[in-house]
Parts: sequence; C-alpha cells; structure tokens
Amino acid sequence: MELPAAFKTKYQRLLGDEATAFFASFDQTENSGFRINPMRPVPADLDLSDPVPYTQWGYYGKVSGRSLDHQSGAVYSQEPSAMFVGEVAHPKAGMRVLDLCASPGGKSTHLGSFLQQSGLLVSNEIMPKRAKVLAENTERFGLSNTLVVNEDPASIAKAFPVFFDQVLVDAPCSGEGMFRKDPDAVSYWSTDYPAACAKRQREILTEAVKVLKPGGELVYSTCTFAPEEDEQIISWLLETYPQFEIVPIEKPAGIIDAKPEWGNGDPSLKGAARLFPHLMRGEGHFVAKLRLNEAIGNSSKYHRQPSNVSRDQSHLFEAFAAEYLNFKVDSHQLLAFGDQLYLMPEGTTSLRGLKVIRPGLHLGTLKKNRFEPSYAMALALSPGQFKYEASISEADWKQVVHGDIFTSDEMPLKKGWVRLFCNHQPVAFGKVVNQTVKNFFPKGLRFKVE
Ligand SMILES: C[S@@+](CC[C@H](N)C(=O)[O-])C[C@H]1O[C@@H](n2cnc3c(N)ncnc32)[C@H](O)[C@@H]1O
Repeated sequence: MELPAAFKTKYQRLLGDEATAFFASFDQTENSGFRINPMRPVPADLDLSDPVPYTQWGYYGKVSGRSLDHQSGAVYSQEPSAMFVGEVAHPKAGMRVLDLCASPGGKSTHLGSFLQQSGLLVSNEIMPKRAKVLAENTERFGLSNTLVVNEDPASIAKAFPVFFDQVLVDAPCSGEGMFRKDPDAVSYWSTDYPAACAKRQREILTEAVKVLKPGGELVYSTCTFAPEEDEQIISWLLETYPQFEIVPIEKPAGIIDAKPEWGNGDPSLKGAARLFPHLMRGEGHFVAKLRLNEAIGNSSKYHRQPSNVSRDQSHLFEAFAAEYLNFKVDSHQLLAFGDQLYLMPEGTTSLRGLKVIRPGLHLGTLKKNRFEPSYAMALALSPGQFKYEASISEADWKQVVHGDIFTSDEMPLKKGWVRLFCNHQPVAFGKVVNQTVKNFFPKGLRFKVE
C-alpha cells in the first residue's frame, strides 16, 4: 500500500524502530470478524474455530450479508479490534447507556448484548441516512430496550443532562486504522486532518460529559493512531474536567498501554489502550475509560414519556395481542408515531423535541381494522412469546427474503400470523391463508440468495 509520505515521516518519528513493522502491517490482509448474538441460539454452520481472545462473542472470519445468520441477527460482522471497545465498556444489566456516535451499530449491538434487553440504550447518530442503517441493524439484532435517535450531541446533552450511567463516544476520526479495509481512507488523509478531527472530538466530548451521572463512565474510542485524537484528547479532557479520572483498562496480550508521552505526559494515560495492527490481529483502535466523580452541569426533572395511543388504536392492538402474544404488554409503554406502534423501553423519559427514529421496539402498523406485526417484532421476541411459530426450510427462507409467497402444509394454523424460524433463528412474520404463506419481509430489505 502506498502510504502518504507525511504519514510515514510522522510515525517514523513517533515509533522509531517499531515503525518498520507498523508500516509492513499495511501490506498484510485485513482482519475480519463477527460477533454472535447471545440472545439467539448459536448457528450450527458457523466456523467458531478461531475465537477473538478478549471477547466471549467474537470470532475471526467472514459472514456473508446475504446469509441466514446475518439476516436473522444471529451474528454481527465487526472488525476484531473494534470488539475491544464494547468489552471495555461492558455495561451491567439495567444500566442507562448512551452510544453517542453509533452508526452502523457495531458497538450498540455489543452494548445491547451485555444489557440483555434490560435498562435503556440510547443509540444516537447525527447523519440521517446513517441513523436509518443504525435502526435496521439494531432491529435485526433484536434489541427491544433501545431508542434510536438522530441528533447532534448538543441536543442530546440538552435532553438528557446528568442521566446516563455510561456514555460511549466512538468518535468520528481520521480513520488511520481503516487504511487496509478502505483505501479511500488513505486519500482523505492529510497532515492537518488529525488536528481537524481532534477539534470535532473536543466539541463532541464537551456535550457528552454533561449527560453522565456522578460515578458514571465515559468510554472514548477512535480507529486512528493519531496522538492528536487519542492521548491528546484524553489529556485535554482531564485538564478541562478534573472531575474525571482514568479507569485503567486490563490489557490482554497484544494490546498495549497508551503512551503518556504522546499526550501531556500524565502517567495515568497509560491506563488507556492502544491496538496496533503489527502487534495484534486487528486493524487498530484507541480506547480510554474514565469515571466521573462529580456531575458536570445540573440535572433535570425527568418526566416519563406518556403513552399517546387512542382508545381505538389500543383496542386494535389488544385484539391482536390476545390472539397472538403469550406475554402482557403494559399499555403505558405504547407509543404511536402516526400509524406505527412502538413499545417504549421502561424508563423512557420525555422524547419531546428529539428526532427519534425508533422510540423502542417497533410492534407494527395500525391498519384500518387490524394490526399488522412488524419485522422488528419478529426478530426481537424470545421463542414462545408468539403463539404460532413454524419452522421453514432454507429453500423457503430464500423465498421469504426475496419477497415471494410460498406454500407449506406444515403451518400451525389455517389462517393468521405465524412467526417463521429457519434453523432455529427468527426470520419474519408470515400470514397463512390455507397452505399459502404470504410474505411480510420488508420490501426495502429484500434480496436474492444465489
Ligand atoms: C466511528 S463512527 C461510529 C461507528 C459505530 N460506533 C460502530 O461501532 O458501528 C463515528 C460516527 O460519528 C458520526 N459523526 C460524524 N460527525 C459527528 C458529530 N459532529 N457529532 C456526532 N457524531 C458525528 C459519523 O456519522 C459516524 O457514524
């Protein structure tokens, strides 16, 4: 790979003798990986022979975006060094967690794996198109405790002052750790780029710090090697907000201490972590964890987001629930966005003024005289929560994801909704009319499997 001359000069100076091995790593093939979804059965066809050592869910290897394992949310493809960020965060069940720069959702789905549908995950992305992708990925993973929001950091800080137990800032960065994966990242790079990114990172962090509760944790990460965006950002953060202290990260073999001399010399910077491609099997990352000892700014009085469903809407859903669901839905948690019905996570506070893409689990669509369940619900429920479930063959699954009708004489009912599973993974809802299964796989997500 042709690395920019200024990049080479900079890292030659910073890394000394080690620079040769660092530069050589750019000519080796990239590392790919995937994480399995702990809320799903482990797919039998996956090759799990090469685990990523620092995470219980990560493996080296590739999973096709057109496979059942991907479509059903049983796996999420993620570059192995990025998996270390979720492991460092490791939120506990029940926590309120914010993922401030979240799309496409690698870290959010990892955080959701720890939360196990408990607590609250606010997954935010500033770019509208990317926020949509984030919503699709968190839905595919089956997260039901998640609000997907499309806001800038200042609006998030205004809406949630002193609210979260944990905040992840996986910052937009100069992406030097993306060079092997995405050659375009090399063409964006210039000598001044890290400083420009650092300015934006300071702006994002200035807002992020306001949403943490005392005792809360901030996890900051980048996929770049630039000290300006890594140690120097944490140096700046600690100087600007002495309320924070570094929580030292435990480092497995190949992951090394951050370098205080690349920041302001504060020895506690060693507690942060650097992942270099010449030292471990990953593309590269920087991660720091900090604890806030005293709130920054004032808290607010939080009001629960009230349900807004009309009596008619509520009746439509209740009739559906009585016929099909094996669990109770608290009507206070129902929220209608037009004709779309959602189940808000417990503890959802007022969403007024926020651009919310998904105010929780999308339950379905309120039609004129009936309720139509959503793809998101098909993927989020646990087995047995829906009264009618049917196992379909891989050949039928190919029809489902292509949007075709198929016939089956093994459906549990003659007429009505059925949750379809293939190889024990949830796939979609179908509607049975005699032996024909009408397809409700979302139009925008359909694909052809060769
Ligand atoms: C490194 S990516 C996040 C990757 C994601 N956390 C994951 O694991 O899949 C950084 C994200 O920050 C977003 N971003 C860009 N500018 C931003 C800003 N000024 N404030 C907040 N987020 C921003 C980008 O659109 C991008 O999606």
